[in-house]
Amino acid sequence: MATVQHIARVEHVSKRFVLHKDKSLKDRILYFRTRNQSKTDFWALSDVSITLGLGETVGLIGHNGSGKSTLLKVIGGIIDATSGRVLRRGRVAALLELGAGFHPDLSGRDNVYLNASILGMTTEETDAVFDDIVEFSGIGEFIDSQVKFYSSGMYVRLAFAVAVHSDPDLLLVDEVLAVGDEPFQQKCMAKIRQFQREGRTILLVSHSADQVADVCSRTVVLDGGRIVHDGSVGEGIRVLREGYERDRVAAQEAAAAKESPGSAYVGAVTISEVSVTDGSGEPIGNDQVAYGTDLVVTIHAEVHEPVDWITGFTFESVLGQMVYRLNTEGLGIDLPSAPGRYAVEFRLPRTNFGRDRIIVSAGATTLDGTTIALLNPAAHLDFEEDPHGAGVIQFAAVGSLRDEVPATT
Ligand SMILES: Nc1ncnc2c1ncn2[C@@H]1O[C@H](COP(=O)(O)OP(=O)(O)OP(=O)(O)O)[C@@H](O)[C@H]1O
Repeated sequence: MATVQHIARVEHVSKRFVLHKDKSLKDRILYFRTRNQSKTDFWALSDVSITLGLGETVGLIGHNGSGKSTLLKVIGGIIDATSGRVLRRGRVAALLELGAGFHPDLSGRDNVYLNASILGMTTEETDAVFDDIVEFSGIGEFIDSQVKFYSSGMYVRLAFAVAVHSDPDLLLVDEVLAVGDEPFQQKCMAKIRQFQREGRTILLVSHSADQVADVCSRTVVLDGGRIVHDGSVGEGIRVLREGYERDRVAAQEAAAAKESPGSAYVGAVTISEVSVTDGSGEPIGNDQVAYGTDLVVTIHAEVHEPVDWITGFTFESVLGQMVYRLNTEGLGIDLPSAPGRYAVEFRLPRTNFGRDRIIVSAGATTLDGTTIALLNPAAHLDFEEDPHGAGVIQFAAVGSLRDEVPATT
């Protein structure tokens, strides 16, 4: 007999939802005999194929609405695919959205038995692990309260506890873990690691790149219901971040294009380039920036028609978190309003960013803050890894050890 190499196989799965949209008031009045809703098809998954090998931990990542939960539900057999098929082997435990599978009017105790039976456990099997479930969940005496009085964290604790005690061959975990508090999350991660050692298969949806990098051996990236990456974790996170960056730029451009008092000046200034050099004028290019390097950010701009303007730059992480922002107004520099080409220089002595990529963008605004020019992304900088610590900044940290003098009584 051939050895079983996979625990689940998803073959060309597509999932369609039918969206019912309310018609406008005008349509309702004009066509009052017809129904108030129009229907449109929405494909949450399109031609998705993946194989989950035995013992793999796969991170399923993607933007909000990219289809992750839908794929988990299809694999877990909770919903059917519109086309394609899913082949499963062994026992599957799915930890999906909050409270799924729990009956609000039943006590925690009754829900454990109900949930466990849905996961394929007999009453005897549940009896045998019931105390472990309660202990793992930390629910304590609340086990006999109706779950409708539970906090969202308590729901997740109990659901996770049941799922991991149901002896699953495949564990499907949706974002729910993020709901629990930190000690519980650590407990869950320890359990996931134990499952890995036991050779079980895990499919984990997470919005935390760190969590995925930490536990997964492979990532699948979904974008608009399609797989855009299936392979290494590092590459998957890069693909995901590129997508975030694309969306962020589009959102910024849309916001900049909105009407405002200064919008008549849009285009009065253009930013052609942002150069970044070290303190001695050497371009940084693709080199890694060492701790303590002086940076000079120069915005090259052209004023086409008279305008009072401000220019500046922003450093952002690849996930769009603003790390640092500086502009001429903050430094008390008045820019000439006359047409001409200008190079505006910002000197940043002894920079100390932690390891990671920083995206540099630059903009110009009128004095009332209306964006009239934007260059995004303008450049990127890669900072050398902190050899001692970790984080978005680094320090020239040192440590020492001394003997504690025992207190004398
Ligand atoms: N029952 C449903 N009926 C209609 N549309 C649905 C249904 N379930 C999901 N969708 C839509 O399908 C798309 C994918 O949803 P899904 O929940 O799978 O995304 P997700 O990647 O898990 O998102 P998130 O990161 O926000 O949890 C979304 O646009 C969602 O609105």
